[in-house]
Amino acid sequence: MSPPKEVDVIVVGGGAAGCIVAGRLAQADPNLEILIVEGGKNNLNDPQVRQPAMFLSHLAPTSTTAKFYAGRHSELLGGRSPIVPTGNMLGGGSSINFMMYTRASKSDYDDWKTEGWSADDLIPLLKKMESYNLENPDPKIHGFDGPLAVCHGASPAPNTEEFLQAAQDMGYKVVDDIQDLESAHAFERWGKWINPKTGFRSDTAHNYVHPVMEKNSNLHLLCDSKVSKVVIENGKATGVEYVPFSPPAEGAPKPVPQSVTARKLVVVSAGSLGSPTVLERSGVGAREILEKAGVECKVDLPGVGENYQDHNLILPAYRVAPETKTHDDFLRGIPEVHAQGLKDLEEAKGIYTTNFIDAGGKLRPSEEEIEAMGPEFRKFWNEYFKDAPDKPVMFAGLVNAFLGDHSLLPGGKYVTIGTYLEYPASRGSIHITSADPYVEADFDPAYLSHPADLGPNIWGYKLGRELVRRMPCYRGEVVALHPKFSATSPARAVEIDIDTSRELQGDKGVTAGVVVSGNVAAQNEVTSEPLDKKKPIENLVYSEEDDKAVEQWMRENIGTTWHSLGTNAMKPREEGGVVDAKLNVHGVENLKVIDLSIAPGNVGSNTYSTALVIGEKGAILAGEHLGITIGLTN
Ligand SMILES: Cc1cc2nc3c(=O)[nH]c(=O)nc-3n(C[C@H](O)[C@H](O)[C@H](O)COP(=O)(O)OP(=O)(O)OC[C@H]3O[C@@H](n4cnc5c(N)ncnc54)[C@H](O)[C@@H]3O)c2cc1C
Repeated sequence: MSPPKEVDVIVVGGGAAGCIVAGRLAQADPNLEILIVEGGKNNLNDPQVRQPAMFLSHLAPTSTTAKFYAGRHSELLGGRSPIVPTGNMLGGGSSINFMMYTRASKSDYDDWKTEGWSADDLIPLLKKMESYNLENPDPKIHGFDGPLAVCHGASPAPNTEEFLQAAQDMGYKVVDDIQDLESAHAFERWGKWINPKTGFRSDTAHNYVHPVMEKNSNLHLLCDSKVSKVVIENGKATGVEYVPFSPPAEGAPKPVPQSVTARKLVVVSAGSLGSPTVLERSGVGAREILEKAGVECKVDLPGVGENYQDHNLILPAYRVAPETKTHDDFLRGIPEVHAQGLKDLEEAKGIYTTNFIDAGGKLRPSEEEIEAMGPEFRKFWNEYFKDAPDKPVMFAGLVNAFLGDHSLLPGGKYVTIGTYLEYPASRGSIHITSADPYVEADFDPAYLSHPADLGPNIWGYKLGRELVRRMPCYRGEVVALHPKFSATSPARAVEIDIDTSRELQGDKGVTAGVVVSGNVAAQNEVTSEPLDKKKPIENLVYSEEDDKAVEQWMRENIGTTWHSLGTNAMKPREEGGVVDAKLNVHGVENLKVIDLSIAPGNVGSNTYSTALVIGEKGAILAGEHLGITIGLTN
């Protein structure tokens, strides 16, 4: 069915936040005609979306459900151009994310210093959106009747307890809930945005849009369509223009943009990398950038596309004992594992119903650790963290598999310890270079561009190693995926021990322990000693040379946590802001931005819950604009 040519509200981008806004408005007033224009395809009943364990498939290089934004080449990153994937289908990031249930710290929202957006203002909405199914919930901060269910998924893998014990052995606490908006220094059994009744992912399209579309006829959906611009006439948004998502074949004529009129409101929800480029192509942004791109400047708003923030992630891999229950065989595509998993899924259990990230922590460094991070971080610590005890510096979590291409590694079992920096000091940007919606933007993620960010990332790597070395299932590092330490360094990465190698070889005679590194001969020589599992574990001691090796590796490997935010900051116009407290774009009527791009500052957590709370708050604000009341409860 072709989309209507005129509606009351157009939502540009049906992502995590956009689906909430459209769904809540359509439900609140069945007479309101709403159209979602989404760049990617529909996600309705798509098994790749519904089945949690399929989450990695979205990041395969051939995936069309993610859009891969290429960042600028950077010498600070070992001459790499970092790639930042975002959701590119209905549901946006909520259809493809890792489903880790994580919440910001209270002070994160309070730091936004915007009326109506303090933590106390937002807690009712954090409750409204969720149906919490974890242990010992505190009803003051958790909700039980929201559209998005939270649970542990398939019961946590046994080595989760080994990981948590290792954390305790290192002096950290393990508690029931570090998503209480206050905890910043403890580990927990991680929750997931997964529905325990169905075993399915809690994405926003299946929980806010599809059920409303089934009942109401006022919510319309146009997929595979890229909004080229918002039409702005006499200072008012009056509609949008869009083109097919995929560019025309080489030599084929450019498509003629189609238009739809919005009688009352245009909401831009195209995400932190999409929304600023939509605004700039519409003539809203820094005059100089727009003129250079050949776009008439309608509102000179230099904050658009600035203030880009992410978290910095590393994912080093470790070997574990062959009998350890990991998801490696699932990721290798072993048919029996999948057949059993699909059978179990019918009863909402089993390997398909988890993201195999079962435990993790939010952590603050000790005095000694801060000292080791260098003077730049010390300064940042004093200014930003010292008086904010609810702000963690680092996330550290256990992923129960190798998170890469298994065909590149020998058989066996692996775990990955992910660590990410919660509040990098670096700031990047994204801007258009052309009015043509098919021309990629100039994107600078600027990772490690601030010197304060290196020290804590190195701390994170070392911390991850200490945790995993204390797990009884630990059997060595995948040396090729760790820093290139000197072969004689006591802190060097250690390849699989000979006993485990023999165990893995079994009767198949395959080589289980392959060393791929710059100094193969030396590595073989020093790594053939078995790991002594009875010896108490002492922390590794790193020399200056070792630290240089870690720094080099960090530069060559650090990447996105897929947590882009901040590019249309909610701040006063004179402070570089793009939207006001009601999410209205400064200088344009009937135009709001409602997605994670409005976050003026970072959050100490994975970002889905913040995108969701912005969606819930945005729905209320859009309702106010339209004269509709949307409450704080379901
Ligand atoms: C791979 C990955 C893993 C993640 N893992 C986690 C996790 O485990 N836990 C967690 O808390 N967070 C996670 N996140 C982050 C979280 O999903 C995002 O922060 C959240 O989705 C952002 O929501 P948003 O509404 O701002 O934008 P998005 O959800 O990105 O939605 C933007 C939508 O706009 C569409 N769009 C863009 N441009 C246009 C255009 N011009 N025209 C039409 N449509 C357009 C896109 O296709 C998309 O559907 C992850 C994200 C990714 C990508």
